Amino acid sequence: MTGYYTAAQIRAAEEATGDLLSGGVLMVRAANAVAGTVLARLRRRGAGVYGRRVLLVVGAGNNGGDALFAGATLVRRGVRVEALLLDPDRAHRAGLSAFRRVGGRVTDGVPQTLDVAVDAVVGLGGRGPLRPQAAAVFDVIAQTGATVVAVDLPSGIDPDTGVVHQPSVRADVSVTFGAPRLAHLLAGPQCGEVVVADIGIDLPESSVDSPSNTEVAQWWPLPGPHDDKYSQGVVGIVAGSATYPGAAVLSTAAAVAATSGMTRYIGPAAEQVLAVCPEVVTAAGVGAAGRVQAWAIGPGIGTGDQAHELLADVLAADLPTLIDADGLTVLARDPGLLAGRAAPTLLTPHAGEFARLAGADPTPDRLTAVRALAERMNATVLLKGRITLVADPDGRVSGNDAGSSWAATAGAGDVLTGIAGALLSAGLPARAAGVAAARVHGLAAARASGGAPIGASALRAAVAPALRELSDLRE
Ligand SMILES: NC(=O)C1=CN([C@@H]2O[C@H](COP(=O)(O)OP(=O)(O)OC[C@H]3O[C@@H](n4cnc5c(N)ncnc54)[C@H](OP(=O)(O)O)[C@@H]3O)[C@@H](O)[C@H]2O)[C@@H](O)CC1
Ligand SMILES: Nc1ncnc2c1ncn2[C@@H]1O[C@H](COP(=O)(O)OP(=O)(O)O)[C@@H](O)[C@H]1O
Ligand SMILES: [K+]
Repeated sequence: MTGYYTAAQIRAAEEATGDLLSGGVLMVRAANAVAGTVLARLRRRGAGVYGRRVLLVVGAGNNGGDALFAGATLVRRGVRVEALLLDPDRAHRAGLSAFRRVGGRVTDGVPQTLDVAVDAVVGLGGRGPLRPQAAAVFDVIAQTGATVVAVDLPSGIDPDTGVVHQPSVRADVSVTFGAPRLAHLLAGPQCGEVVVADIGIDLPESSVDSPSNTEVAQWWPLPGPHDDKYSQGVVGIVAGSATYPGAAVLSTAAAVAATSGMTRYIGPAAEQVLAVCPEVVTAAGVGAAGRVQAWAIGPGIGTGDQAHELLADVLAADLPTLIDADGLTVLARDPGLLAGRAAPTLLTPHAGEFARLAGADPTPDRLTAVRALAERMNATVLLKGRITLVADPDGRVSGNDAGSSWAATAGAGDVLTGIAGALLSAGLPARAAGVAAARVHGLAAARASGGAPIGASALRAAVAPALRELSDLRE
């Protein structure tokens, strides 16, 4: 499990070491990590590091100090390093003298040919967008095709909310210290590869995390010698309508693919569902479904009285329940439907459905928004998007970066519903079910795509190959 931290938590941990940050041992370790990453990226761009060109873009604080000490190390390795000081009078003193002492040069402009640019404008102290002077420098850097290495995190991104201000730096790699910051999850695509350097600080357990693929693989229910169809979970899917039979097919077929448990289907699209998945057991209504261990309701069911009745019936069963799509629209009109529930509830809104439930858009601060809604609804809330956030009512959050955006296609949410519903029926807690489903969904999208646009059917078909890849990681 990777934990993500606020700037205040990181600063507290750093203070607890008793190190004098400015030029102290922590900064030396941080600078060594930055130098190591720059050298690795130089090698990746071609043979050797001697004579290659690196520009440090240095701001007013310790973030700039890290870069200047790193620059000194790089100069000693034969790299041609220049430092562009955005605020020369406030540049980190000890760092600047170390850099100058070994022959590092200060410059006013961006060299025409450049291998690596180091973004050391701001780190944990950053607030708001990149200021105009720095923005102009990075515009020129973009034209050189240089690899951008961010110190700590790309400047112009809020460390705690991950809000990507405009303008801001987009990095190929971010080198951070001790542990990742919240921004590395919340603004993952802007940070590029995240390298976490051990600098010897201790952090408490974080309330925001993301599981590794190996952890997701360990959680995933796979049949053992004593399992049968019931022991692995029976999920009841309530989805689809005469207008939207596809939602029923996609969510049910995804549930079938996700686990070896049993999938039941309730709704008017039984014929279409059975044509694709003959193993699905259909029933006339929620009450007639027989044994079910979790419900997943909502995709394509409509938002009228009949949908309301279906949702009320499902929730009254007080089994683990996932509510998606139209089910969420119905719930937004009548939140009292959740009253008195003891079983876990997992709500899976996209931004629009979220706004209906919460009364406001989840952006820009998605983490705060998803936590607040989970607390208010007393339910686990999975906010969809490239970065999926799954919040429990107690404020703990698990996140997943899909790694690509190929899943941004109609019907992809129905597939997620099926996968997460199957996991709930197998007994996974709501937050784990949500984040594990999002992980496999993202892996399946990348696999199905291979670089070309995909539809939700292709995504669903790639669930099995994605799971095969994951199950190879089980110990
Ligand atoms: N803690 C740790 O464990 C370790 C921390 N270390 C390092 O220290 C870094 C934190 O350093 P820090 O506290 O000096 O703040 P930092 O980010 O350099 O900002 C400084 C100044 O920038 C300014 N500024 C603000 N916003 C701006 C903007 N948008 N655009 C332009 N300028 C802006 C603002 O000054 P202002 O101009 O507003 O007066 C602010 O005071 C951390 O990220 C890591 O790299 C490692 O060395 C070792 C381990
Ligand atoms: N930009 C994106 N990158 C990666 N995944 C995305 C992106 N946008 C949406 N997704 C994922 O695709 C699915 C879309 O769900 P949803 O919006 O409910 O679509 P639909 O209602 O058409 O099925 C969700 O799992 C969501 O997390
Ligand atoms: K930075």
